[in-house]
Amino acid sequence: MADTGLPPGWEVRHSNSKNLPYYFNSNEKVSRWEPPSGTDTEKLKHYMAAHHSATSRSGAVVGVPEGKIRAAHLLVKHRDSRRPKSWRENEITRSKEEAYEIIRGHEKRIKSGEAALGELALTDSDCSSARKRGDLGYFGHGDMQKEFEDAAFGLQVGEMSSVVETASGLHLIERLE
Ligand SMILES: O=C(O)CN(Cc1ccccc1)C(=O)c1nc(-c2ccccc2)[nH]c1C(=O)O
Repeated sequence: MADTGLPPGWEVRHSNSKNLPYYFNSNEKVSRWEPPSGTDTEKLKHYMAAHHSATSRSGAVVGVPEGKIRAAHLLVKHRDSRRPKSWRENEITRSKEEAYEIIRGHEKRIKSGEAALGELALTDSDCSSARKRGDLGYFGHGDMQKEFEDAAFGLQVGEMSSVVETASGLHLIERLE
């Protein structure tokens, strides 16, 4: 791990919910927003500049964590989904074929410019991320189901996938960062 300038046992992590870096000590299992005492702040600043982009108003270094992307998705589940229920329906009974019809309809509306993926996700996604317009925050390799990861990392920023199948159901994925 590049030299962060932090005392032994401390590492830099990224909070998706606040889009800010935080400092975590894996031995003591403590985390904090500010670097711990004993940090070489010059080294930390260089590390953060090399591994993150942009800085916020407060001077906190924020941006896309190294090796990660940010994406939103719209999930349409079906009766063979691993967990055939969602905030929208307590028991999802549609067939996979019916789910395909639905998600292809969403794909057409998005491609025609009639609707944005995030707008449709708000009302129609079977994922708990619906309330965040499908935004999943930053994730890296190994965080998501393989088919989902492969599709998402294969996208350019702003691009949308075709229909992707995972054990959770059928997805449309849009890469945001
Ligand atoms: O697959 C399962 O056994 C159950 N899951 C996994 C899950 C359940 C709750 C919260 C997040 C993930 C889902 O079905 C699921 N997968 C997702 C998912 C899949 C790929 C990328 C992002 C989210 N969302 C959900 C959801 O209910 O909200």
